[in-house]
Amino acid sequence: MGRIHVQKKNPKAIENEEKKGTKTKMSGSERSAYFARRESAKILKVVLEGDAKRCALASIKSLIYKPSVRNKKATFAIICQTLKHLPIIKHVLDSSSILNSKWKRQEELIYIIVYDILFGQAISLVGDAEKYLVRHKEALHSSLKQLMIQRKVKDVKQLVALHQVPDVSLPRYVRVNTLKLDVDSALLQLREKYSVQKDDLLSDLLILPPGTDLHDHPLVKNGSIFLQGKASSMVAPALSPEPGWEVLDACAAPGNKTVHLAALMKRKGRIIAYCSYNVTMIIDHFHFVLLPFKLNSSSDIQALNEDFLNIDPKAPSYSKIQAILLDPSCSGSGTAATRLDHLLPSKAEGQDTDIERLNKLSAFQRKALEHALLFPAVERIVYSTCSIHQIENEDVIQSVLPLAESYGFKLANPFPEWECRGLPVFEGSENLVRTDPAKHGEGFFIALFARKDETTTPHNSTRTRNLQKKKSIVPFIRPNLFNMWLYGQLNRHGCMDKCCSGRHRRDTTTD
Ligand SMILES: C[S@@+](CC[C@H](N)C(=O)[O-])C[C@H]1O[C@@H](n2cnc3c(N)ncnc32)[C@H](O)[C@@H]1O
Repeated sequence: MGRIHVQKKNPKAIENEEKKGTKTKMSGSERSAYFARRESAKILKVVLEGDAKRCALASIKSLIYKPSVRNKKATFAIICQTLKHLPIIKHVLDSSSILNSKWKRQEELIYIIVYDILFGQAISLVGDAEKYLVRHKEALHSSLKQLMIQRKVKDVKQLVALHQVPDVSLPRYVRVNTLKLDVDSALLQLREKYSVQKDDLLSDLLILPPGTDLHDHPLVKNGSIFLQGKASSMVAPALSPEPGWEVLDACAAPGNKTVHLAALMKRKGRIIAYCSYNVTMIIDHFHFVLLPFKLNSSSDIQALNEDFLNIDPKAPSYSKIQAILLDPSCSGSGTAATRLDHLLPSKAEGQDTDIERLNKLSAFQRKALEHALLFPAVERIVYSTCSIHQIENEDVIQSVLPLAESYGFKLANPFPEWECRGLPVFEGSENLVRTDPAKHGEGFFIALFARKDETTTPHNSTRTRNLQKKKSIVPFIRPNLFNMWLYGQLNRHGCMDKCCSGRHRRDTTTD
């Protein structure tokens, strides 16, 4: 490759050309491309600002699937592609020095357009920003070529591969809300348009091809099916409360698992659901999800805006609680990929392990689990997280186990046929269930404590019984992560040892 010249135009001339350009009339496709880019830029701004502060207000997916976003499909594609190429785009923009302060104020829109010019189809590029960047096309391409020389790659494909993020093209799972619709009817209706299979572990779960967009499907809109992953759909069945039981959902908001519990209990019994989060949006959603089920005479779901840790387990109103689902706040590291967090700059740089936060979460999780053990009549407790970190999972269980055993609880095995088990950090950890983000879409952790003679699993599918004898249980998380953990390269915070290197210590209370 020869020398590359970056041609720069006189800024005044550029400004004049730009003013002339804005007056042109747009065609239909140009208009929709123009608005899609601006709609995407607004979302990208929220995403990048949240990521920079390590304090996202909402996930990328939830921002895209807001009702106010008109062209969800296009917005989704634009944002994903721009984020995937963002390190390259930023580099090219920096080295070409074409942005003045005016354009820097619209940097998200600029990133989107530069993506289109360098890697996309570069069509329908109307609008001031588009025209400005098209005029600097050569400079942008020159900077890209320079970067390829520096990085010693032959083509753009190789350059992009250097910044590659994992592909998360996993199946789309839907959970049938059996309170509204039976599974076979849901299957029939969905099969009119999609290829659908039943899941072989969970009887109310259906599997559709990756990327199936059901957000606007009537069954989703009327609450007959939920877009819920397999791992999160395993939590309520792990508890398997029986119809007629009294059940406590300790950290229930936004209420997805509460509704699942009600379905498994066939509307018979009582569920008390706690939500402590003082954010109106979450509480509204919580009540919205539960509303259709609250006033049923045969079942009773009470949704209370109260801190689970403040309730007295010995109070007479809790004397008959037989099962507790404890799904406390966690780092969410296991669902980062489904939320598309892996595309964020902070994740690409590998800076996402905030040890102080993990320590605090772990301390809260342990406290909540100890509190759950105090309910006098409780027979089963499920503890679950959507975290991949040992400190929020096996470590919490291990530290609480002696207390649990002193109350007559044992660790039970909710899904014996499931291959991904807890990390082998203590005896009995093979009863713990993990799901692998790469394989199952989400990294969940489930532990079931059972009192009395609950040695058999409450959730016992036909497949479970057949496989129970055959399968050896392997402690398993994603093979590369598991091997790193095994050979000491990964510590209990889930990061490389050199990243922690003694700087971050767990709370002494959990050691
Ligand atoms: C992982 S989310 C639960 C998700 C929920 N189980 C579902 O499936 O929809 C954890 C929830 O626990 C709530 N939470 C945190 N601390 C709590 C406490 N002390 N008491 C009750 N809820 C709490 C948080 O506000 C958050 O909504």
